[in-house]
Amino acid sequence: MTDHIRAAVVGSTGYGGVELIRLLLTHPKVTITSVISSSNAGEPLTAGYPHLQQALPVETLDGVDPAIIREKADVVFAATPSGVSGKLVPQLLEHEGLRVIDLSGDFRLKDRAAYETWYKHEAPPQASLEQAVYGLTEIYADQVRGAAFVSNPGCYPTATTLGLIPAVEAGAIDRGSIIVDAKSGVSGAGRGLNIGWHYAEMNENFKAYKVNKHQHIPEVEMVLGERAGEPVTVTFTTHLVPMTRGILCTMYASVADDRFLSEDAWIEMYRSYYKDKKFVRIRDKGQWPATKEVWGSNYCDIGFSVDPRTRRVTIISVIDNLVKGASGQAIQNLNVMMGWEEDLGLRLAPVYP
Ligand SMILES: NC(=O)C1=CN([C@@H]2O[C@H](COP(=O)(O)OP(=O)(O)OC[C@H]3O[C@@H](n4cnc5c(N)ncnc54)[C@H](OP(=O)(O)O)[C@@H]3O)[C@@H](O)[C@H]2O)C=CC1
Ligand SMILES: CC(=O)N[C@@H](CCC(=O)OP(=O)(O)O)C(=O)O
Repeated sequence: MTDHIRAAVVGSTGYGGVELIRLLLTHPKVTITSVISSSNAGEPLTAGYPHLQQALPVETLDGVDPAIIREKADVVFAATPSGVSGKLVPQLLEHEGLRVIDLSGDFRLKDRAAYETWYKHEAPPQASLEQAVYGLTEIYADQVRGAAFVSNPGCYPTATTLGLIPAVEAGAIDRGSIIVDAKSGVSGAGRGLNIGWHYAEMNENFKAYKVNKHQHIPEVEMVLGERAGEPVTVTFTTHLVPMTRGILCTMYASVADDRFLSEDAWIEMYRSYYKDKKFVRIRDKGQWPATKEVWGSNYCDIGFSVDPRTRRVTIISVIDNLVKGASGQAIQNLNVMMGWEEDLGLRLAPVYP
């Protein structure tokens, strides 16, 4: 088993990349050897992110032969936008022995036509789509172990699918009745400026966006359908909340089996399903998780309420979008790929308040 590896982070000046760097700096088996972005070449990372106080100079990808990246790194984290990853990753994968973990949406959907419908640009080559292992670690660790290329799940799909998979697998809910009401902090949109989320637009505001059009809908349906063994559709509405980090998904479905008309039954089912999973915490009866209770950590917390009057269950799941929704899950995948303990570098209690 390899005991120590060198890592490059591409997209190092974005929120996902910089959170990866923060976490990797404490990882006992990883040394960061390259931080790469499309601009800021030659500047220390500290110029944009003084909280890190790292002398690492930012390199630019322009004109850099992926062979040079390979010389300096054993694993590359691509924290780059959709479309950029789709072109970069296939070039990286040509280099023998280089492992890649991509944080974008480019390699999650196996169906190129579906990708082009939802992402509105050309899909990556079929061969690299087939090579990508979908890294929802709690569910697909067997495929992730030893993989060369992992596609990290989206932030909303992580919170949604971890909250629904045990229910769809058990047939506890009517699979056609699922409604997901999802809310995200603004860091989910990245560091780039946009009129829709500057301070005056977001402060004291709460808004829905991409209603029935969000690119994470096919990803959620792909995972739930695969686990259910039959197609699953969801109504999925995303909202922006005036906070920095966190995703909270409130999920509603009709209970399909009378054994699941009590909270105790849900808690028992989920605790049993996730019993060996370090990063999923099932709340006690009457406790619904809040985003701050997982802030800065790799946890996904889940709570339940069942209404016998309407025969509907309400499932509430929370994650930190930048950790379990992106960089923390990427490190969890690296640990599993390498055969290391799954929580290396991730033994973080949430920051509170
Ligand atoms: N933010 C989140 O909560 C989550 C994000 N993701 C995904 O992770 C990826 C990164 O997101 P996030 O960090 O939020 O985005 P940001 O917009 O904050 O950062 C994007 C990064 O990519 C770099 N970049 C852009 N174009 C290129 C290029 N052509 N070559 C090299 N680097 C480039 C940027 O560098 P520069 O500034 O120099 O151009 C920047 O470092 C995206 O695919 C996103 O969808 C996934 C889950 C959650
Ligand atoms: C708040 C916010 O804008 N969030 C982004 C999530 C982006 C993201 O994580 O994109 P991928 O998972 O597709 O890479 C969005 O809703 O599009």
